[in-house]
Amino acid sequence: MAVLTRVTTPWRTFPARQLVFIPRALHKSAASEALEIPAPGEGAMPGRLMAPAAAEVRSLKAAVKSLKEMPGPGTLSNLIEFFWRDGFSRIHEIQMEHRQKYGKIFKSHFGPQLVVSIADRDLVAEVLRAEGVAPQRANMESWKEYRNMRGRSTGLISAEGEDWLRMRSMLRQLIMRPRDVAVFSDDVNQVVDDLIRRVSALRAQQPDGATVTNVNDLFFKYAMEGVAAILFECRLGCLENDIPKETQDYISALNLMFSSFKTTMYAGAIPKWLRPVIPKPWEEFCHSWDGLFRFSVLHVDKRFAEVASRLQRGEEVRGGLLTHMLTRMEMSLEEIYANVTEMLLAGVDTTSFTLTWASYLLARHPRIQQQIYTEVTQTLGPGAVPTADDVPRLPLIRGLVKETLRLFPVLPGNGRITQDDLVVGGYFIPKGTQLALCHYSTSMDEENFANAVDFQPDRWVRKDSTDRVDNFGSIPFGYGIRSCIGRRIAELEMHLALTRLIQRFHIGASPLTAEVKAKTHGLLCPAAPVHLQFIQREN
Ligand code: HEM
Repeated sequence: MAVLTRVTTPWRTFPARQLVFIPRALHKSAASEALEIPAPGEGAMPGRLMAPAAAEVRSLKAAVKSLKEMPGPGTLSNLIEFFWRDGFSRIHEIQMEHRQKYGKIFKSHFGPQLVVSIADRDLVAEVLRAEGVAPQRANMESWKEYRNMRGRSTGLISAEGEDWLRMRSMLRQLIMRPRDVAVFSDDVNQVVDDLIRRVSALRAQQPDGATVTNVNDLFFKYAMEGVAAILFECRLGCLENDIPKETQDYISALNLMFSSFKTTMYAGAIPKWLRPVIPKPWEEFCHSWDGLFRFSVLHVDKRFAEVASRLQRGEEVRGGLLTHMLTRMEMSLEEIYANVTEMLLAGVDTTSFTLTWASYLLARHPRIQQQIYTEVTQTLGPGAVPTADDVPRLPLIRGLVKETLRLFPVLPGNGRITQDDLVVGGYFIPKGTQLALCHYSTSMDEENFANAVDFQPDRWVRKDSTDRVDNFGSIPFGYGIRSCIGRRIAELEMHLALTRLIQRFHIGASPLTAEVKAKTHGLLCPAAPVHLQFIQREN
């Protein structure tokens, strides 16, 4: 098990629910310490653009155009596009169409909600670099309402303001840099061992002895096992033949959240007074959250009891992320429940879809797969098990993940609610406006990526130390202080799994799978199951 923390001090025995957060004064300096400004790729960032001062904004107002003048689809055509023509499953394509039709900045109305979409790399960069200390992504009222109703706390995804900043500054110290998560290498590698065993077992069940059907199911289980090994410091058995009941219940809750994505999205949109008439969306929303929280509480409490009993016996406690959170007591127990629940929710489908797309792309591009295989074998030597320390020496494996996320960014768009008046692209955008950052369209823009539709992992490989491959056109993990906190965990899981799969198997296209298109279902996912062949290599 990875050791992030060691505690020997006798510990007060708190009944699980009485562990309390001891608040620290949140000074401005603490807030600025909490800022982390990673580059979109990995290099350093050029200077940060500041939002114009209020007086400046007022004088600019006269010169700049107003929102009224901004182009965009009419309310009716937008409603038809989304509700009649199922636009929710084509959000990525609609981004491209609207970019073509209305330009790099345009507005849309979803009922009373105005959304300003930004589909240009430089404007996206401008907005994100101008962010304050606690950016807001979207209206999280329905998430907060559920939490209030059940007496639960918010976690990183749903929290705002000082609560968010405090939890973020604590968690970022633990998992934001590649070297922070390198300690989890062995834990993740044990999960990769199980993944390889599972692939071997599944292919053996098929008549051709090579095909694995619906690889996303396999990668879903791998991603869940991997992220839980890090978050809960225990194994769940997702990759076993018989999945334990509590894990199966959790998967059902997650599936409900995912399969009823549209209904749960309406849960937030439907006014409360309409709930007695249309109860299903809100009921399903609460039901899936109940399942997700139940699972986290079970695992957190289990670890809590283990830690408490060791400390009572005067024994040293060593542990990873959860032990660290439990023993440092910088968060209340409810905040720990909420954070692991939200991290688990954010960390499974995202990683599994990316692994599915990466394998699919490798199968469709055997020449590129061969280049990557050559890099892996020449760098590591035959049969060596890679660790986090090897990853910097495998630029094509890193390029594979970046290129997969450019072509299939799991979050095709992201959001921000402006916290100041801004001028973007010549338009005045008042504070409180919902922005949609169109990452899919910027990553498919020829100006940002030559031959944008082509799969070229080597476009991310630095030719020499002065070469920069950072590009705001593709920021699949977001950018800045509210970017993905799990990025390094996800990368570790994906780099280690892909390297080992490529070492062991040639991934081939299956006659069962033709071209698979993407659809948006909250996340950008395959529109049909992906079946692939895993042909054993002769090492
Ligand atoms: C391929 C894998 C993943 C992708 C592409 C991805 C992408 C993203 C993106 C785009 C955001 C929003 C960032 C922003 O608003 O600027 C985000 C937020 C977040 N992600 Fe990930 N993610 C991935 C995996 C993970 C994993 C493995 C975890 C947890 C272990 C995780 C936890 C979170 C959390 C908690 C947030 C909210 C952060 C905050 O608001 O402070 N993600 N992710």
